[in-house]
Amino acid sequence: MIRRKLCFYGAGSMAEAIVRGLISAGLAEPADIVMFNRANAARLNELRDRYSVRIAADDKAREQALREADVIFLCMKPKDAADALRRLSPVLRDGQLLISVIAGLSIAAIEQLIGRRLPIARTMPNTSSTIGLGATGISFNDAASDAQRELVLNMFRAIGIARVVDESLINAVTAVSGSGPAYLYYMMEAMIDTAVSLGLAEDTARALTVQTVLGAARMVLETGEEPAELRRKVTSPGGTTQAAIETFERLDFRGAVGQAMRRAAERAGEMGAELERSIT
Ligand SMILES: NC(=O)C1=CN([C@@H]2O[C@H](COP(=O)(O)OP(=O)(O)OC[C@H]3O[C@@H](n4cnc5c(N)ncnc54)[C@H](OP(=O)(O)O)[C@@H]3O)[C@@H](O)[C@H]2O)C=CC1
Ligand SMILES: O=C(O)[C@@H]1CCC=N1
Repeated sequence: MIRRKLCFYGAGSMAEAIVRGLISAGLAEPADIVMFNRANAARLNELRDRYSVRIAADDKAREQALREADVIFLCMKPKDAADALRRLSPVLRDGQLLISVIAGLSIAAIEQLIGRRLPIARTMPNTSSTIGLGATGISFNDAASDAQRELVLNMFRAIGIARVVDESLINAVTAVSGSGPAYLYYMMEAMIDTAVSLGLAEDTARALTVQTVLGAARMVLETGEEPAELRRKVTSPGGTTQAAIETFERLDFRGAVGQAMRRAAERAGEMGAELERSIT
């Protein structure tokens, strides 16, 4: 258990995933967590009722939550970050640790927006953190102490796996694990739709698809075998899997995945550049 005061500036999907993950892992007490958003009171009440966390519903309470926090999680959309961080600037105090989950926003841009040097962790988590199966990339600025680095790693390791990467690689992490759950949900949507069109009942199509994805991921983890080797074991020569994989190859599925992931990484860079232009 870490007895630190955690403030979530932004209370959307990613903030909820981290909060739920930290509480379920027993790493944080709901009473040590305060969350706020810009205007959506119904959403805040829902979060309070669901997790017993504290909420800050007006400007005075938001300012107090920020002042009292040991750790401030920056959880707003990139388009809202410049305005939100400028507002943060006058209430920050030495020793506070900032953890950003904002795609594209560089550490240098955060430092410029808050107008001072504080310990910062730029992270790229994913929504599977909700169930303790997140995958997070993290970079720190030089102001982060060893103890602060350890604290950040402990928090993200409590809700999944975490790897420290050079900041130049955070956009690559975004393309792999930040956006990655959506690629797999997309694949699952296509598999379920096709299964139904092949005649299976919707609930059977869904159950078989979900278990197949879960089983495949666990096979890679638990056998330690490479995905290519596990694929080979499923593919009987001249059989059904070979027919399917040949169809994927003809349609350049690998190329499509590559292009999509490169585009995601590039988009993270563009969002960062757009943000930087809006600062200067
Ligand atoms: N969703 C994901 O899978 C992932 C998201 N991220 C990053 O996480 C960040 C948040 O994404 P996500 O949770 O999906 O977004 P959401 O839209 O779900 O949540 C954004 C939150 O920010 C709040 N907000 C915006 N501006 C302000 C402000 N000035 N003051 C207070 N609160 C504010 C919003 O409040 P209100 O509703 O009142 O406007 C809302 O609660 C993004 O930067 C994204 O890049 C990173 C990894 C994965
Ligand atoms: O789509 C986005 O921009 C965010 C960042 C990674 C996942 N969701």
